[in-house]
Amino acid sequence: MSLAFALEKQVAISAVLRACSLTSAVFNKLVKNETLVKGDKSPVTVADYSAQAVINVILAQAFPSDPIVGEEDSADLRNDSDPTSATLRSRITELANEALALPLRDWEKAEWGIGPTHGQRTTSQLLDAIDRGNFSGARKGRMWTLDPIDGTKGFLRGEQYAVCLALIEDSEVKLGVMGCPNLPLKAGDEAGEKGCIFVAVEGQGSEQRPISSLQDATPIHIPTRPLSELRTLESVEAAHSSQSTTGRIAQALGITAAPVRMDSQAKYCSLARGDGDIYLRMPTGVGYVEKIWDHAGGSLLVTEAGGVVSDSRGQPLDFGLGRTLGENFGVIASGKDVHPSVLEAVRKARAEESQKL
Ligand SMILES: Nc1ncnc2c1ncn2[C@@H]1O[C@H](COP(=O)(O)O)[C@@H](OP(=O)(O)O)[C@H]1O
Ligand SMILES: [Mg+2]
Ligand SMILES: [Mg+2]
Ligand SMILES: [Mg+2]
Repeated sequence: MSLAFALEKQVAISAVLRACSLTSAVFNKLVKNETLVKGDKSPVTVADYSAQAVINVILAQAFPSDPIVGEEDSADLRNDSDPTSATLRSRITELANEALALPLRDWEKAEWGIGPTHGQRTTSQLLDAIDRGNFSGARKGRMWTLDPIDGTKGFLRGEQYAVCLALIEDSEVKLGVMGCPNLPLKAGDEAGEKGCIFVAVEGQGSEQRPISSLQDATPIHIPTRPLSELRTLESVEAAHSSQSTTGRIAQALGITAAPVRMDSQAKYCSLARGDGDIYLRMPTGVGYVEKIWDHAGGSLLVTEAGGVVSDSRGQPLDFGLGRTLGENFGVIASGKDVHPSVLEAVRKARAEESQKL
């Protein structure tokens, strides 16, 4: 008898790996006019669009009736009067076709829409594939959520980013696959091999595999450490999480080590394998709402590695509200044993901040 979600896991790993080979290749060749600024002022590159196209083509072929909540859409690419838009479209077509046509690994199946035997997809088919990600989310039923490049700012700096795909059923995350092409296999080993993929299935645990050697799956667990040795993990971008609040929380916990700053869900991956202990993401107070694709896979990876993920009030993240997590109360993730102390430190930090107002 095969384990639950065995096929979904294989397809998701294939899709994420193909997207990772695309994003790694693009980074070195990215030229200035290949980045757009979205309506919310955040950047998006040809790599984000083509990675979403590749993953959605594969999901549509393997699971044709599954809806997808994806970060990107093709609206900005369909402007026929804008020459930049035409350049981006042809680059995306080229990149996505290249990644889809890569040779099949021994466990991959041509019926997932991949491998050299499939014809080239047209620009129109690929833009439509990007827009398969337009599902609005739902409390009931099965859906995928995709962040083709989480941490686009990290990607542009040549630092951390993650290709993140998760399967949700009835608001619960069942499977998470995250590809981190720039993450060292061993924490801090900048000179050593980089490129990891992290996989979690509900009830089956979390694992890390080198992108270069996929058969070598290592189960990962959050270690238990004394409070005095804990390190916090947070965003590089101060606009994404209040560094003054996270500083107060760390202080209330008695943590003296500087925070480990890293872009993307690589923070959840680092926490799950013990390279950092407490992921703090505190609202900056500008009315931003968190998106489900920024947390679905990472949160399952942490819980399956023995941790707890909640908002800053201790409430579980709700993946059934639609494309967002609703009103933003931040995210707190850590090992089970320290989580109550972290919530207490959050209350203390908040009380101090309200006194200061
Ligand atoms: N004001 C804000 N507060 C919190 N998160 C924000 C934000 N503006 C953008 N983000 C999200 O932060 C993500 C990156 O997270 P991190 O800071 O942990 O690297 C972005 O993902 P993308 O890079 O996929 O757009 C984006 O969705
Ligand atoms: Mg983005
Ligand atoms: Mg993101
Ligand atoms: Mg993104």
